[in-house]
Amino acid sequence: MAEVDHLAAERATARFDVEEMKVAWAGSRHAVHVADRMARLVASDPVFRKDNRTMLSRKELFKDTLRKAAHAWKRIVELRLTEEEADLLRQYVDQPGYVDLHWGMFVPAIKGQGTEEQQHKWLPLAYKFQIIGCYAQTELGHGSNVQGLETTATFDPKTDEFVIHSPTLTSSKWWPGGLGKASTHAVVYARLITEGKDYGIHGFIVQLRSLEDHSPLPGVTLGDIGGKFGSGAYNSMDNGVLRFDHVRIPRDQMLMRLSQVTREGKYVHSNVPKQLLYGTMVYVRQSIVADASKALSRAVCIAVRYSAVRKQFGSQDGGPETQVLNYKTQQSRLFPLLASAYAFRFVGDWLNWLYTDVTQKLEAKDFSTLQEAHACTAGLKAVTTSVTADAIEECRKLCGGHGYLNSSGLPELFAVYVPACTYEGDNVVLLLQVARILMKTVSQLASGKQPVGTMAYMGKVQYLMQCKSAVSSAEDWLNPDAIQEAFEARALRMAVNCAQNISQAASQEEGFYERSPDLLEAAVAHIQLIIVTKFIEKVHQEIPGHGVKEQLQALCNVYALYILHKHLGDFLATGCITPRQGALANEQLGKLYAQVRPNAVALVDAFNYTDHYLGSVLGRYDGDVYPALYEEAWKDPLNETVVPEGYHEYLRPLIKQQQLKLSRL
Ligand SMILES: CCCCC/C=C\C/C=C\C/C=C\C=C\C(=O)SCCNC(=O)CCNC(=O)[C@H](O)C(C)(C)COP(=O)(O)OP(=O)(O)OC[C@H]1O[C@@H](n2cnc3c(N)ncnc32)[C@H](O)[C@@H]1OP(=O)(O)O
Ligand SMILES: Cc1cc2nc3c(=O)[nH]c(=O)nc-3n(C[C@H](O)[C@H](O)[C@H](O)COP(=O)(O)OP(=O)(O)OC[C@H]3O[C@@H](n4cnc5c(N)ncnc54)[C@H](O)[C@@H]3O)c2cc1C
Repeated sequence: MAEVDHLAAERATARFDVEEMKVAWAGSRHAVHVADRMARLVASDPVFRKDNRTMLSRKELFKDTLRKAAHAWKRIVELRLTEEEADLLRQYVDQPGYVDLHWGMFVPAIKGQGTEEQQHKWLPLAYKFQIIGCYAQTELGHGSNVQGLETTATFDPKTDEFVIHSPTLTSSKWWPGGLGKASTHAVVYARLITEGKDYGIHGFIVQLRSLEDHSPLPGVTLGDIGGKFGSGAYNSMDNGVLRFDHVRIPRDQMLMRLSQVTREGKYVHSNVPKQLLYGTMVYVRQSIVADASKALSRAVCIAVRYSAVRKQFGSQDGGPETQVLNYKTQQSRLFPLLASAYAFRFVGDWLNWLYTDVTQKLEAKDFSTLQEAHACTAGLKAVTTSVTADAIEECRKLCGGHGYLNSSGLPELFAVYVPACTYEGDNVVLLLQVARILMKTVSQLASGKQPVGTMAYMGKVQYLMQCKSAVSSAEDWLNPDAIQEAFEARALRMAVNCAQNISQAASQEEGFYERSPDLLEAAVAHIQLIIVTKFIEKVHQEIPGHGVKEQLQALCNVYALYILHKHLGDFLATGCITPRQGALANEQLGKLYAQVRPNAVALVDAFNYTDHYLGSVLGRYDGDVYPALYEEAWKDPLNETVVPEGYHEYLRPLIKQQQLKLSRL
């Protein structure tokens, strides 16, 4: 802990028990304890140093990533860490690398789509890192449209093999993380062709590199796709390109849990929905929602602490300068992001529960909740990542000029985070999936079919289409029922409006196409309703600790009323509230910000991040920002020499030339 605590006065104003809030954030006392231990383990190990990362060349950065991954694995084995501990250790190492894809997609793809026999064969190899795997789905020509992939896997009954081939340039696999330089194997998605018929996309385990010397196997061409956005950042990852020239694999390397090809070449599809092929994406999407709250809370922690330290402008009577956190504008930009971090954390926990529940039902051959899982993972992934990416950039601005320095940690956080809006499904494409399901649900209302799960509110269509908000004072907006009803009515009315407009088009498909911008907004409204609902449900639970429940209640209200204020046009246009009620919501929001203000620093302390993990001189726990900023500047390679390289070549001749010209005058 720091010797001088420049934020001590801030911490003293907190009206709740921070240690108990840590438990509410982490989910349990055990979770706080394990996370704390793993974070400190990483922070105290010099191999995991990351403050010089943005100054490394791509090659150095990649080697550093390999070194950290190998060291992390060594520590995991030496200390006999559990799966939970190992996952946390990797999180705190905080450097994207092939390991993320190995554990995050390759292993889950085999678990989800491999038969028991296949799992028995491949998983032990992957668990011990005897093979390294990646997830090779996206191609140069197609990413969003999975059914449009071109790579082929043609069964050859003569040899009992599949022939994996890239028929065109655009069929080159393009983007898979870990593919470029590290992976020895991949789960490759390709069109299955047998007996002359194309059966669409299926997964295959393909070895890419020799296990002896790492050279590509015959017929395999592969490499890295090149530098990416931002210094350091996601450039630690070897996103790759891969082409196959008639590469042969044994038939039993087709992932055969969902469908099989027999020795004779007969295609057999098990009696399960085809969409289970997308199961790995659903799994990763739910984990991305949990990650959104981590990235957002890091940015918010930096911005809140720095805003409490930073002072600008004096009081009227020449007194001390004002902490920028005291400006109402700073609060109205920052506190909704703080509330969003908590909101995403709780909806992430709920989504994880939903995913586990759906997985158990699938095991029992109950597929009834598959659509719900798809809609929630796709929609929440889209909304939470878009908000988080924008919020990190907003936090940079909230930190003024210093936020633009690499040492603030924010540029790198943004550069690493922003592709989350694209990978695992472009956010627009995913929201349109949600919109399709909304339209389907609206169309079924007339037949009396009762919607279930997160769509259940649509069953109250008669009431929600005509209800009027009863809010008549700012305080009325603190009533969760008032918030819930307004959000339900807005989401339903937007969906019904879309459905009505689509029904006037020549065809459903054309109407959907024409109305897709409105459909996106309807999907966002539905997802925001889910986030608000899950936050309200969380606050209704028993939450121990002095003042913890009250703080969460305030943050829940901030989140909901901020969304209402930001999307006021939706609420007014659908007639869910009046302009006066909108103004009252904004009035209440201002009061809530004042309530959050004395607790702000303690609310970010509850995230329990080490200075190492935050990686920000502005977000330091002790708030001793200025000496750290000053010191950090001198570490830049440009400051290794007082006179810069290039002075004699370019600066001196220029200056001398000008001096000569002047002396001639
Ligand atoms: C803890 C581990 C973490 C590890 C990683 C952590 C963080 C991430 C870090 C770094 C990133 C690393 C990796 C990134 C990897 C990738 O990006 S992998 C590639 C991801 N690619 C995509 O996401 C592609 C997006 N496209 C699609 O998913 C589909 O093409 C799309 C859904 C858009 C369209 O599907 P399609 O089959 O063509 O047609 P329809 O739209 O007509 O749908 C048909 C029906 O299927 C239903 N459905 C669609 N998807 C799903 C699904 N996933 N689950 C269940 N059901 C689905 C759809 O609703 C339709 O249903 P109906 O017929 O209407 O009933
Ligand atoms: C950092 C990173 C890591 C990745 N890792 C992997 C990996 O490990 N494995 C892997 O297989 N892939 C990976 N990908 C690929 C990623 O999954 C795809 O880039 C993603 O699915 C988006 O597909 P796309 O690139 O084809 O975008 P496109 O679909 O070409 O999108 C371009 C634009 O078109 C719009 N658009 C597309 N379709 C529609 C539509 N139907 N309606 C309206 N608008 C539309 C999009 O909104 C977007 O604005 C990674 C990508 C990145 C950036």
